[in-house]
This record gives sequence, C-alpha cells and structure tokens, in this order.
Amino acid sequence: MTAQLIDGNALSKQLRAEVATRAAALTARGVKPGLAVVLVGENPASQVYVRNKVKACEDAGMHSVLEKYADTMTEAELLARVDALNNDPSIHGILVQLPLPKGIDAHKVIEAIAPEKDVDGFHVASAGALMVGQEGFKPCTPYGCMKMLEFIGVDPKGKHAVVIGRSNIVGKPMAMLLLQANATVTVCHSATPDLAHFTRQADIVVAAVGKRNVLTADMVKPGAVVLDVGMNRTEEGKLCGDVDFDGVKEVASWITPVPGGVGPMTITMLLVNTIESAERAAAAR
Ligand SMILES: Nc1nc2c(c(=O)[nH]1)N[C@@H](CN(C=O)c1ccc(C(=O)N[C@@H](CCC(=O)O)C(=O)O)cc1)CN2
Repeated sequence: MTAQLIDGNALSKQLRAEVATRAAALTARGVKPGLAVVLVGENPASQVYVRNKVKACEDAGMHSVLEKYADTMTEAELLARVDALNNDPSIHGILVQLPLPKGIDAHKVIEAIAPEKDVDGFHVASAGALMVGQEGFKPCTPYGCMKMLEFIGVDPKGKHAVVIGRSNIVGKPMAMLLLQANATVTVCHSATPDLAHFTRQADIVVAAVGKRNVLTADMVKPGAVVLDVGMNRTEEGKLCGDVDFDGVKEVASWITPVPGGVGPMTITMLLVNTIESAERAAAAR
C-alpha cells in the first residue's frame, strides 16, 4: 500500500479563501479583523513563522501588526505590551511567538493575554474550556490536524488514536480534541516503554515529539492515518518531521508530508480563530 498524501497547502488554500470571504463581510460592516503578532528575540525559525502569519493575514484581507523586540526586552515590558494590545479595539487576536528568550516566563505572558483575544488557544481559560467541552479557542496545530481528518473523511469516532507527545500546545489538546470526537485515545511520551506496542494498535497516529524517526514503518498498523507534527532538520539541513516518511508511507493509508502538511494548517487555523474572535467582537457591539 502507498499512502495518499494529506496536502496541508491545498486544504489551507480552501480554508483561507473562506476566511477571506468572512473578513470582507465583516470589513463591510465596519469591523476590520486584526491580529497582533509579538516576537521577542532572534530565533530564525520564529522569524519565518511570524512573517508567514502576517502575510497570511494580509492575503486574507485582515489587518495585522508585527511587533518585534530584541531579546533584551524584560518580562515586565512584554507584559505591558500585551496589556496595551488587550485594550486596543482594532486587535481581535494576540499571539506571542514561542519559544520566548530565557528570563521571560511564557506561562505568565500567556496568562496576561485576554482570553477573548487568545487566538493561539494557549491561555488556561482556553485549555479549561477545551477540557470541559465549552466554547473557546482551540490551539491551532491540533485544530488543524482535526480539520485534516475531516478533509479526508476520517471520523475519529470509535477509532483508536495514539498521540505521541504531551506538550501543552500540541499533545495534550490533540488528545482532548480526539476524545471529544469520540476516539479512544492513548497518549504516549518519553517515559512510555515500548512505544511500538501502542502505535501498532492505532487507527490514527499523531507524532508530536520534535525528534526524527520516532515513528517507523514497523510501528504502524497497515491502513493507519499518520499525522506528522514534527519540525526537524536533517544533518544536511533539510526540513523533516518526526515520522520516517519514506518507510511509513508504504504502510499507512494517509500521511501528512513535512513540509506542506500540518505546518501550513497551523497558520490557517490561526486565521480561522482570529476571524471568529472578530465576529464575536462585532456581535457584542
Ligand atoms: N505562539 C505560537 N508559537 C508557536 C506555535 C504556535 O502555534 N503559536 N507553533 C510552533 C511554530 N509554528 C507556529 O508558530 C509553525 C511551525 C511551522 C509552520 C509551517 O508552516 N511550516 C512549514 C515549513 C516552514 C519552513 O520552511 O521552515 C511546513 O511545514 O510546510 C508554521 C507555523 C511553535 N511556536
């Protein structure tokens, strides 16, 4: 079997066009959706991501502000900027790009973002809402993975999903979203003995560890759907995921490539959350 590719760029194009239509409708009503992107420090990957986020926003007809600060910025200064953005009515979504430089407590900064503008879905209020099934912003990467499953017509209900990784921004919310969609969910992590024992039982595997070749062909049940959230580099500097793509694609039914899979969907779901936030703000006027 050779797996079919889940094309994150193609799905993103479709979803971003829908966002653009909603943005135009809102703008016509006098509310231009606005996103503020805050970057502290010089992390080269983060520089690319924030640039892509701002461009995606502009392409969708939304207003965006990119605030870039040197890594000498203090936590107090960053908290003051977040506070100003919380109080700026032209801004409907705020994101602080992670990771933050040493010396700045990311939890503290995320908690300072007003939950109604937390379009990254990282605030404890958003995480709590997800946990209990209430309305709130879903973190963009796992939200994008769920959209990809929907796109290929795979309903998680009754399926066994294995999530590899337990980060607050991907692994944990991914598990909650799959659970909400009625999958039976197993979360594996660095202290899981015999990872393959679990992944071989999975109908859906989400790899979100940040380490190459965590999932190889012998660890995958024939016909499984494999979503690769990893973003790593080979020794030659080539971008790759957590999954041994060439091997696993011969066993899986569907697989996401890296690049061009989950990555673009992260940015797309940010736009979806931002337009949602702007629509809520407009409805509350
Ligand atoms: N505040 C946030 N920080 C971080 C998040 C996040 O959702 N919010 N997620 C990651 C990084 N990330 C978004 O910020 C992100 C990662 C990768 C991509 C992407 O499009 N990748 C491309 C390849 C890009 C390249 O060439 O380097 C792909 O996979 O095709 C988008 C967003 C950590 N921080």
